[in-house]
Amino acid sequence: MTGSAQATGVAPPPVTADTTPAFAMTEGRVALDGRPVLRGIDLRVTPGEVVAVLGANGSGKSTLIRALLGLTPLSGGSTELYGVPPARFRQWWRVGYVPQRLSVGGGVPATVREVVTSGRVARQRRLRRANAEDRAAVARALDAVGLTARAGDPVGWLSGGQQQRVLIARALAGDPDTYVMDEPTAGVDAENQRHLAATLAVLVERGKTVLLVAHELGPMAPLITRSVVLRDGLVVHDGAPPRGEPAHPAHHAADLPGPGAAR
Ligand SMILES: Nc1ncnc2c1ncn2[C@@H]1O[C@H](COP(=O)(O)OP(=O)(O)OP(=O)(O)O)[C@@H](O)[C@H]1O
Repeated sequence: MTGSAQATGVAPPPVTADTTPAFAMTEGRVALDGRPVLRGIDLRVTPGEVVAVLGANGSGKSTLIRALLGLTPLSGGSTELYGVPPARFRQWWRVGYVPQRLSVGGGVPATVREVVTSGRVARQRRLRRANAEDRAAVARALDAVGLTARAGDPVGWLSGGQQQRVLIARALAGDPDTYVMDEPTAGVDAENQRHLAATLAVLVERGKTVLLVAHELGPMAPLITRSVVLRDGLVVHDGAPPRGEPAHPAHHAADLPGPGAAR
């Protein structure tokens, strides 16, 4: 306690980690081709949360993820990454994004290792050759997704599920504070889903924040601390994760309480 705090009897502020929300969207709206896709989303994700975004095909999950990252512009409302609008956000190393599909695969003859190494770029002040620390992080990431043996292969040679694991490794290599994953287990076999869940469990233990879109949580279900269910561009449930593993969470959205009920 400081001298002045002792004098006034006021306790000093506790020394805590950064509690600025990783994401804070207020009344977020997105229109695509003139059609409203997100129709007023309020969402705050605080550090350490493990949030599953659930909902039927076309409910707006990927659009929400992209809007939170500033990849899709809002037509109304506002959104912030660690307290800063995406256009002014500079600390991109803090966010590891796993998109739904590998966009560099077709036509680009990059190897698995090169794609995973690109996950280190946001950590560099300026573009430079990978150093020993980068190489060690890349090796750990490849090992975590079980692709060490394929490191030298062009990514285009890999199956869809393996390419998905390359994208996960790319995010892991950057060692971000927050992981944003759009269906990370789509097309990934059961054993590798368990592997990913174990990797995520370690990250969660270390206080990382996770926001993931999923149709089926599978072995990741026990890690989820909160679920956000979208329907037609609106949040229809925000609170407790589904108990057990429904065959298709979206089908159960109608049974869940309305917006704001649980949080
Ligand atoms: N570029 C685009 N132009 C026009 N409409 C789009 C575009 N991208 C997505 N949409 C529409 O926006 C709606 C939401 O799409 P989005 O991909 O966000 O849904 P989703 O919940 O992630 O679906 P899925 O579970 O199938 O991945 C859909 O009706 C989709 O057709």
